[in-house]
Amino acid sequence: MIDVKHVRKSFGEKVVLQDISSTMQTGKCNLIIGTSGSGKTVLMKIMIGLIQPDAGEICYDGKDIVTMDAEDRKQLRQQVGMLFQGSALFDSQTVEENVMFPLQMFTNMSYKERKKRVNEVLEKVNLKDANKKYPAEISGGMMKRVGIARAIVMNPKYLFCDEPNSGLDPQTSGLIDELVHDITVENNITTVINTHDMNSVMDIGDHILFMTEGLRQWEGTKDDIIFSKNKRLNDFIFASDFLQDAKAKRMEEVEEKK
Ligand SMILES: Nc1ncnc2c1ncn2[C@@H]1O[C@H](COP(=O)(O)OP(=O)(O)OP(=O)(O)O)[C@@H](O)[C@H]1O
Repeated sequence: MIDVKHVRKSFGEKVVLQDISSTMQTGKCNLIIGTSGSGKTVLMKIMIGLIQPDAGEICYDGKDIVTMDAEDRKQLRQQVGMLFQGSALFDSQTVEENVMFPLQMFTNMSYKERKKRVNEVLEKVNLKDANKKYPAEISGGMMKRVGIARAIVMNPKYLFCDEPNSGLDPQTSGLIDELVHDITVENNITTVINTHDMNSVMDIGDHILFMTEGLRQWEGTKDDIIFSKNKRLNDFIFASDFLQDAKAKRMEEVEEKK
């Protein structure tokens, strides 16, 4: 669990986060959504410890990363997996070498042990036969899978994904969402996802934080979202007639389940 408590951040005169509090839940996909410039990326960077907030706490299962000393931060970082936008793979390294990288950096595992672990995670992301391929030889969806494999190879307790579906077609996006959700549930990880993808919100939004102008506007689940009376949330999520229809359909489905 990651507890975000009263976080504030300004850059010069510009107030970017105004007293944000939220709890990122264990074993769930916690989605951060909001208009462009609402502060989602800054909040995620503060959570990871890349930006220092002006005020507030980020408690990883009770331990505040903001006030933690460098050694404890280093230890904590090893429990954090990150999937970057665009996957951020090393072009000159094979899939296997890319995934092995964190093990080489942070563990004393032998080559045989590392190779075994890499094969395990590549199998988990359905990329069994791609070990020797280079990033240029695989599709965008496969690159995301390699990025996910690298993010989970150290068995993290916390997983951060920055716009995991950017640049992917809807079908591939759905498969990536399903994979991240399965990994989260199976390993009981706290997963935080920054996204603009409304399909992800409706498919894997176990917990959703909606932000506008650095403020928490709304919080809830993918089922709560369709019944919410929050006008800003409704305008943001159900911006088109198509999505309005989808909302009506989902409302019926949820009512039937009750
Ligand atoms: N290092 C920085 N220095 C100054 N201003 C910054 C810095 N980083 C972010 N900002 C500002 O903070 C605001 C929030 O930016 P942020 O990137 O968090 O938005 P976002 O919600 O992630 O947007 P998007 O959905 O477009 O990625 C923006 O106005 C941005 O210009």
